Order: sequence, then structure tokens, then C-alpha cells
Amino acid sequence: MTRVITVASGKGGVGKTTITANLGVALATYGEEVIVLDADVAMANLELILGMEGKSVTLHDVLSGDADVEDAIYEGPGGVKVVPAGISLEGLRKIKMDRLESALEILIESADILLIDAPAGLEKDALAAIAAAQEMILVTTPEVPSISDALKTKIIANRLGVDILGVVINREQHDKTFLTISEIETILEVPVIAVIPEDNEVSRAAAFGEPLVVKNPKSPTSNAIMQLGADLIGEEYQPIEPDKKGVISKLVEGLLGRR
Ligand SMILES: Nc1ncnc2c1ncn2[C@@H]1O[C@H](COP(=O)(O)OP(=O)(O)OP(=O)(O)O)[C@@H](O)[C@H]1O
Repeated sequence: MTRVITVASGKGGVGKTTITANLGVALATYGEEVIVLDADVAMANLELILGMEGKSVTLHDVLSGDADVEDAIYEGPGGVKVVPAGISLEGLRKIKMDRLESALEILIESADILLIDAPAGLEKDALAAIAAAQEMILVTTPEVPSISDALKTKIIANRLGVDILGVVINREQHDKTFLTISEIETILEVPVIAVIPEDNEVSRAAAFGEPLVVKNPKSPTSNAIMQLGADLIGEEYQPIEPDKKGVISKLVEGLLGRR
């Protein structure tokens, strides 16, 4: 049976799309048939992170009634399948969220795991993405405003009968985090299932249109996301140690090169 998992946050800009994109690639590398649906039709950032912008048929076209969802499925990095949100002002005026339901039925038939990137907030479009799933991953940064919005999202998801798998703490910084993991778990009453560090490489990878788990699989961020993917499907994951020797040899090469 297909698992439908929504990744939601409540607050915008906490890294939900980054985590959805990389998690989708991670799950696909474990051999799962994964479709990532960018339901964030107002932002449409997922395709940028996966280097897939400019596709001719998108969720916008499907929700506008101008295309079938089968034509909006594209092969992405690591074999993950992606339905890009697309973006057009005209499309935004025409879209009807109730068309999402029939599109979802088709996507569910074509995947082991359907991962949905929900829009931030709790507007109609976010609620549609939350209600579509049986399971949810909450993403928050370790700051109070985003934890508070995650809590509101959790309460709504509970009311909709969605099973909360856990919370991913993103952009953790050892020296700046003032709430501990157990305090966050107490506030949200949800287990923390991954802690993703603050990592400049995340934005750099997005700028190059390559997910970090592909661009730099040895980074702590990639290891944390690969581990999360493995935990979700009961796989074993052996973290990849950063190649220290490689870094030193590169440094030496660089110094020799300067002579
Ligand atoms: N762990 C991280 N370390 C550093 N930067 C990060 C990290 N995670 C995300 N970012 C950066 O934060 C910004 C917001 O990330 P992202 O678009 O994934 O957030 P979002 O919650 O999906 O936002 P929106 O609500 O706008 O859809 C991006 O520039 C991204 O590169």
C-alpha cells in the first residue's frame, strides 16, 4: 500500500522544501518508487532545489484543469519522480484545489511513497495537502515562533486524523540553540526524528540545482537526511565519514599549486 506522507511546518522558510526534496532523493536511492509532489503552488521552490525548473506541464496546469497529472511527472536526481508546482499568475487565478483529490488518486497508484511538500500556513491549500496524507513529518527550526506554528499545524493534523511521525529540527546550531531536544519534544508532544545542522552547503547546493544528498553525500546534513529516510522505511544506514585525507591532500595540492 502506498504511503502518503506530507511534510509541513506551519511557519514558512524553515527548510521544509529543502528537507522534502532531499528526503525524496534519499528514499529513491534506497530503491523505493517515490513521487515528490510540490503542493506549494505559490512558492514552487522544490523544482529549483532539484534542478528541474522550466518543465512544460506542472501541478498548476493540473489544478487549472488544463492537463492530466500523468503528464506532470518527471524523473529527477537519484531516480526520484517529481511533480513540479510550476508558477504562473494566470494559473494561480484558475486553480481549484478540489482537483487535487483526483490527481492524488493517480499519483498514489504510481508510487510506493508519495511525499507532499505542503505550503506554509494553514490556509485552504495547506489544509488540502495535510488532509491528503495519512502521515506527516513536521519541520521546525529550534526557535519559539516556528515551534509554535508547528504546534498549531500538529493540532490541525491530529484533528484531520493524520498520524504525526515526528518532528525534524532544522538549522540546529550548537552555540545558539536555547531549547533542548527534550524540551521541544515536551512542547510538541511528538518525538524528534532528525536534527539537521545549520549548513551553508544547503543553500549552495540549491543555487546549483543539485540536492545536497547528491552533491555532498558525506556532509553531516546529508547523513542526517539519509538516516531519516532509512528510519522511515526500516532500512540500515551506515553514515559516510567525511574524507579527511582527501581534504588534506586537496589543501597540500592547493599550496603546491600556488608555488
Ligand atoms: N540546514 C540548513 N542550513 C542552512 N540553510 C538552510 C538549511 N535548510 C534550509 N536552508 C535555507 O533556508 C531557506 C529556506 O528553505 P526552504 O525553502 O527549504 O524553506 P521552506 O520552509 O520550504 O520555505 P517556504 O515556506 O518559503 O516554502 C533556503 O534558502 C534554504 O537554502
